[in-house]
Amino acid sequence: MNTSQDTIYAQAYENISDFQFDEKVAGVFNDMIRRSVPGYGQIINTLGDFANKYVSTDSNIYDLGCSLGAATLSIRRHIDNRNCKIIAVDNSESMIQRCRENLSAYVSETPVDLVCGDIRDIKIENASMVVLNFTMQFLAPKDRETLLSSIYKGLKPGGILVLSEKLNFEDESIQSLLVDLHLDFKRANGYSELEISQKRSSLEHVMKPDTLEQHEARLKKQGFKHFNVWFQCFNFASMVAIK
Ligand SMILES: C[S@@+](CC[C@H](N)C(=O)[O-])C[C@H]1O[C@@H](n2cnc3c(N)ncnc32)[C@H](O)[C@@H]1O
Ligand SMILES: O=C(O)C(=O)C[C@]1(C(=O)O)C=C[C@@H](O)C=C1
Repeated sequence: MNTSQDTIYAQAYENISDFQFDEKVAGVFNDMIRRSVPGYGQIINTLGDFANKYVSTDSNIYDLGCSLGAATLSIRRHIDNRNCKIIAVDNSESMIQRCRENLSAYVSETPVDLVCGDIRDIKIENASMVVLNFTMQFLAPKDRETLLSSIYKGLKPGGILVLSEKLNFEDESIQSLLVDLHLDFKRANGYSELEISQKRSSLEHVMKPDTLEQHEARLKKQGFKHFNVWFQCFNFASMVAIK
């Protein structure tokens, strides 16, 4: 997968525009997300292990907000001989193009339907696994419940949703501690103060994290029987919900 270095916010801009998953971001996204999200690599690898345990024969797997296809690739490596299909969706043309190239670099018997479209318009059906890996935080808060309701309806009994998100914390001391630790993580990965602060401004109106309590309440309201965080590092977590 492409590893061009993310220097998007390295120069000083007079006006910071809202963050978009455009051509520029898609070109450096693999580097950007690995240097920005603590635990990203482990989460991607573990999605394959979840798939191995939960994907049933003749079912569908959905990767919603697939970006360059990292989650799809990890899952696909673990589900041979199950006659499944992966539906990978993203509304960024640039991401989808690169994703197509990344997928074609590996041979697999599991077909992938690569859809350039809005995840809010996708019908989920016959699903044994749905992945939202750092995608839901970019939806307007009012649309999150509707999306989860459609995922819940489309999951087979016993099916799994893996939901990874940046988190907010109501306790202000915890919020500032975990945000500081995340900023240190970014510094340790070579981002300058300028890059960090310009990216924060660009994400401000675009990415709206929820608290863990909001996630749990919303998932339980849809009917998910089982819920837990399976991974957390600082203010980033990955949750599982089982129907
Ligand atoms: C942080 S990235 C996801 C990373 C990816 N899941 C991974 O594991 O590498 C968020 C992705 O969601 C996509 N996205 C955001 N809102 C979307 C929407 N409403 N419909 C489809 N894709 C969306 C963006 O284009 C972007 O590629
Ligand atoms: O919070 C940040 O600083 C981030 O950069 C996080 C985050 C994410 O969680 O998706 C935001 C945008 C990019 O997709 C990569 C990482």
